[in-house]
Amino acid sequence: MSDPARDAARAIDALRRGWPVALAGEGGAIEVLAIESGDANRLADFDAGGRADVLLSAGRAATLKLANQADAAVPDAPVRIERAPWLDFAAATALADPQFDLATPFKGPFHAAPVAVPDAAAAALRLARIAGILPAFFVRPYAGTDALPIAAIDAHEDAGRLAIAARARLPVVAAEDAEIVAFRTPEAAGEHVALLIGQPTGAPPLVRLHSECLTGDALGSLKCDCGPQLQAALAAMRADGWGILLYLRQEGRGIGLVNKLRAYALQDQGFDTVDANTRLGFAIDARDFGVAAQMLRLLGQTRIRLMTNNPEKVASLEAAGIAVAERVPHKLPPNPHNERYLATKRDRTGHQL
Ligand SMILES: Nc1nc2c(ncn2[C@@H]2O[C@H](COP(=O)(O)OP(=O)(O)OP(=O)(O)O)[C@@H](O)[C@H]2O)c(=O)[nH]1
Ligand SMILES: [Zn+2]
Repeated sequence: MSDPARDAARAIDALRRGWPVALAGEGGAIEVLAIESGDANRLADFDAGGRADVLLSAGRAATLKLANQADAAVPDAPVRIERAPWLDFAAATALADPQFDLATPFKGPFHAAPVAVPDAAAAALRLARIAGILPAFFVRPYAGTDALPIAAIDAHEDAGRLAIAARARLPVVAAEDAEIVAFRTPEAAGEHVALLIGQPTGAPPLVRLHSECLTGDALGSLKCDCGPQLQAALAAMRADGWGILLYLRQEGRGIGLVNKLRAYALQDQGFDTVDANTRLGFAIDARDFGVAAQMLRLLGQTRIRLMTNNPEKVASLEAAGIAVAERVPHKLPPNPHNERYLATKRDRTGHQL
């Protein structure tokens, strides 16, 4: 018997390794080959006749000014770029990867068209995000009956599958009596962690949802406020006597480390954090805070005080059944490197800074 969530895990792995994946949607199926993990030989195997089209996200297509002929009725629908004889693997890579946008003159003309099975195409982009690769593919119709259903990806992402896997005492600098609790699902790669500070008092705990940021958390990056926010949250919990830090494996607001560093490269070219994500083809924020709600439930804490400046975190937790009794602002002093980033969060993503 196949298990849908594991089938999705296999598809995510396949994309990372440059193997084709078939996806079933409403009224049809498609087969995709990720451009990032492919090469000219794999493309020849996938599509000997040179007929496979290119599939891009709406944001990426709009950046390339290729969206105007696509389906305007569905603004975020993925876009299909019809294959032309000169649209070879190298040309497709230039379509997929924005780092060369300013340097490479585009070939063309390209012809954008609506995709045949939009939900399957959207699912392919979703899988790319989960796999941490660029959301751009070669695509062709698929006639087999073994294509991955979209419900399998939903099952893979279902926070309800999380369970506590291990817990132990973990003395940390901020609190010598802390306890660490690890959570995982049988198939998803990220293992989330909770750090419990102090002892339950019966009052709602002070909670911080911290999304992984390797550069800020471990390397002392000055481009964001993650490192200082993490340390200040632990100190506040200790001072308060009872708190829970949720360390969520949502690097780069859910697009993964490599894609975040691509966004940083675009920021080096002058784009802000919002436009960089869009140029890459991702949502501005791809995180699902239902994961955090499930972790809190498993810890028996459904009423909390939340340290955040992000109203979306409050709304998502409330929607997932966690009562946020209080929002506690969590603002740290800016530095010259993250001033613009913080201003963008305030002006473009609704952060209360
Ligand atoms: N894609 C992308 N992710 C970033 C960037 N800078 C920081 N991140 C990630 O953003 C996440 C931190 O979230 P923030 O948006 O800074 O803050 P927040 O968590 O939404 O809001 P607060 O609770 O108020 O701090 C971490 O996963 C970081 O890796 C960036 O420029 N691009
Ligand atoms: Zn950061």
